[in-house]
Amino acid sequence: MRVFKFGGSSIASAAKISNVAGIIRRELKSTPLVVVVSAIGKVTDMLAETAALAGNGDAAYRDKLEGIASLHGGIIRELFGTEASAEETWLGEMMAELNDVLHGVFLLRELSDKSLALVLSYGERLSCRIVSRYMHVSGTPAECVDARSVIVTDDNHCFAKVDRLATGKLIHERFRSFDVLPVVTGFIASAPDGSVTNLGRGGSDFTATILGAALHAEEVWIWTDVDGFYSADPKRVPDARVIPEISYAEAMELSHAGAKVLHPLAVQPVMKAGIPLRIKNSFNPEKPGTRIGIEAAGAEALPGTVTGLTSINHVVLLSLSGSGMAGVPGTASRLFTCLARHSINIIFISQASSEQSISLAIAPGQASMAKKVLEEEFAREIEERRIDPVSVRRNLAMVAVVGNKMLGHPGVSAQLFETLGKNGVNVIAVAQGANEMNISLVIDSADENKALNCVHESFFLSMRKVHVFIVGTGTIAKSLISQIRRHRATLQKELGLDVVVAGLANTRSMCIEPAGIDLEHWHDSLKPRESHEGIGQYIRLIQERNLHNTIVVDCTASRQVAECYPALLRANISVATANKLGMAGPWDLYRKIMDALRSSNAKFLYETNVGAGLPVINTLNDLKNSGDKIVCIEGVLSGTLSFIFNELRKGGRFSEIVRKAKESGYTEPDPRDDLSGADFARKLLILGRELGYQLEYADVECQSLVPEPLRGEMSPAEFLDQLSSIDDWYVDEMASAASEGMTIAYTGELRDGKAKVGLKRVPLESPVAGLNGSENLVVFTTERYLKTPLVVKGPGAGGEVTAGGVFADILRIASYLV
Ligand SMILES: NC(=O)c1ccc[n+]([C@@H]2O[C@H](COP(=O)([O-])OP(=O)(O)OC[C@H]3O[C@@H](n4cnc5c(N)ncnc54)[C@H](O)[C@@H]3O)[C@@H](O)[C@H]2O)c1
Ligand SMILES: N[C@@H](CCO)C(=O)O
Ligand code: NA
Repeated sequence: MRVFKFGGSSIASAAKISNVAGIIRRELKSTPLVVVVSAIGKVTDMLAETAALAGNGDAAYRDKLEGIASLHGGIIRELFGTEASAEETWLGEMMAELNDVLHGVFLLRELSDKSLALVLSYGERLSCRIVSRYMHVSGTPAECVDARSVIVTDDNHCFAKVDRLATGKLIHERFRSFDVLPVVTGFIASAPDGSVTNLGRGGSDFTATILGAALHAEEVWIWTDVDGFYSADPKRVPDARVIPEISYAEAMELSHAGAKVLHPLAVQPVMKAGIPLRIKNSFNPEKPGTRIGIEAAGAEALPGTVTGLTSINHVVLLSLSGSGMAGVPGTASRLFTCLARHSINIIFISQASSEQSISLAIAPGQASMAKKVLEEEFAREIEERRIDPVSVRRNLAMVAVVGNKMLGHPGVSAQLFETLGKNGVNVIAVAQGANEMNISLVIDSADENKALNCVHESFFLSMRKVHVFIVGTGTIAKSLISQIRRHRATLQKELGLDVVVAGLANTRSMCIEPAGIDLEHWHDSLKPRESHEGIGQYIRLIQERNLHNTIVVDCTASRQVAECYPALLRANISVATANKLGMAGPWDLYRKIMDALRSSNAKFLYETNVGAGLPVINTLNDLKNSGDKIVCIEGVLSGTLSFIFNELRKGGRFSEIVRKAKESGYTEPDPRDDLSGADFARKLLILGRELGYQLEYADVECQSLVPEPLRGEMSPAEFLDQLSSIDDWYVDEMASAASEGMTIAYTGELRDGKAKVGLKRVPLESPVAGLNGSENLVVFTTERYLKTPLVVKGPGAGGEVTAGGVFADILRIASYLV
């Protein structure tokens, strides 16, 4: 025999009741059933509101009552069709009776618990009769059983305590044998004087488990509108999944903090009797649901030590602190007694061993009252300054990590705090009981979703996510997007890492999609931006989204974007950038970035700022960090300038080569940034700063190849059109150098904190003269690499190699985050 309980959502309409009837009929084929029903969805709330209006002497209760009558009337007509009239007559009688009760309340302007319990009882009495009659007329003989005849309680009418012994006996007698399907009212019971009581919030679950325990049912199934206990609230954690099996204790821990699937009180009767409970979805009955039993059986349970996460969205933290608390027994006792006296429920408690402070989380609605009564209680101590005024901290949430197997398992809290820390979630208070089944944290409300998602991913999922927000949709960004698109599945499979491109923006348009932009058609998702805020709007939205494991990837050449780095880092958002205007920006910006980075848990990587995808910055830092001393860094660090002279050597014309460099994606958005030497100079500036020199851009000696007349305001296209005027000069210059066995190249050098870039004649056999395409050449002369310098050489510009370098930086950040 099984006990089934259907919640209000499962019977909220005629169609839903008929669906439930189908479930019952199907299950009856394999085992006898006792069915418990709640009131029809929302009816209990409607009854409570009606009663409150009547109690306030507000005649509007009649309209509310009318609403309740017509809700049930509609369902009856739909379910019973031509045979509805008998049921309608009965409904009319019930409503008249209820109206009398409410009229009395209205006249007296007094709503006692006793009257309220009576009013509320109509919800289950109505639904029970409707469901049982419907079963009956549709071919399954059934009868309505009023639980008041079998469940007896004390006279605490709205939250009555069950007399288990007497109730057990009555249930046995009533259900010793039955040949028609019993449909029992949930929630209600009777007091010793015969008046109606109810079992409090979630009471119908309790009715079902009391029946199940007394009747030694094989299982008790709670039918609801979700697939079972989720590993976290699916509304907040999209990746949450149904937990197949959990223990009674875990179910109680999970239901305490917010998981509203089951009332914790309801677990007790079946736990004592060792009867499994199952949570099932009446709208998805094929799903196995969650089985709650003595031990979560290994095979089916999710791997790992943590079973589930819960949160309470709004709590307030009260703290009682003061130097006069330590070693004074009785302070805690007075604190708790005082709160209990005022019926203030404590959700969370924490006291550190210094005994200087006790923190409590309570519901926000009780905070002012709690502060007031505690300050009265400790008035003398506060006056004598042994205890401080009670501090109240609002806008907080409580998150709890729950699991049987956390007991004696080192590393769970380490993993929890590490994940939160890397995501910049500040933990305000912590509590863990010695049963080690629950670690509860109080955090800022704004961080709740982020915390739940990163902790959930860390404990439950083999696949970890990073959310990438790209700025810029030009050459580098395009290559990067296509590299991520092509390589994503491999990363998922081989690293368990999901690189989700959650945002894209350029100067005019943007798109934010936390679940991931479709990278095949990313163009289509871009929508025009409200321009007045510039890129600031995008950055602000990224911060507001507050997703876990967020990385902003800068593929622009924009100063405005670079100026956002400090704020991003302070918000614990990591940055990977190809844009040099941060690290080579004014010293003040550079300082701000470095300061923000030091106080941040986020990462900031910029390998492509020098030599594009070539390992220049990482190499330099490896040398430096391992104690080598850099003597000199020299070579060619401009892909564009390298390309120009490599092509000139083959006999090309200057202006055409520049055009080709631009088409190949080597140049900066404005090629004059390359020809002026500025881009090269910035790279030496960055390397100099890496070595600890306080350099400004103006400190780099820089020779410009942009002809004087072409330095003013003009578009890159106009510039290119006018550039041919200097082609002949380069032809002559190359020829003159060649006649001496030399060639010309644009090179740079950083030595003793001095940097310079410019044109140079070099022997034809020198390595610089042997470069091809956009190749860069970086020569590190160090104490260790003195006779034979360390050389890094390879293509130093272009979409694919640069995007590859940016992608590698993203993956470095990801491997830190997850
Ligand atoms: N091209 C290379 O080989 C190479 C190599 C290393 C580093 N980089 C760096 O990569 C960056 C991008 O280069 P690219 O060749 O892709 O340039 P690009 O001109 O093709 O693309 C720049 C993109 O940035 C966007 N943008 C500019 N200002 C913006 C702003 N304020 N807000 C939002 N978007 C803005 C533009 O709309 C455009 O989509 C540059 O900083 C460059 O120095 C380039
Ligand atoms: N424009 C740059 C790109 C690489 O930073 C270059 O030509 O080197
Ligand atoms: Na590099």
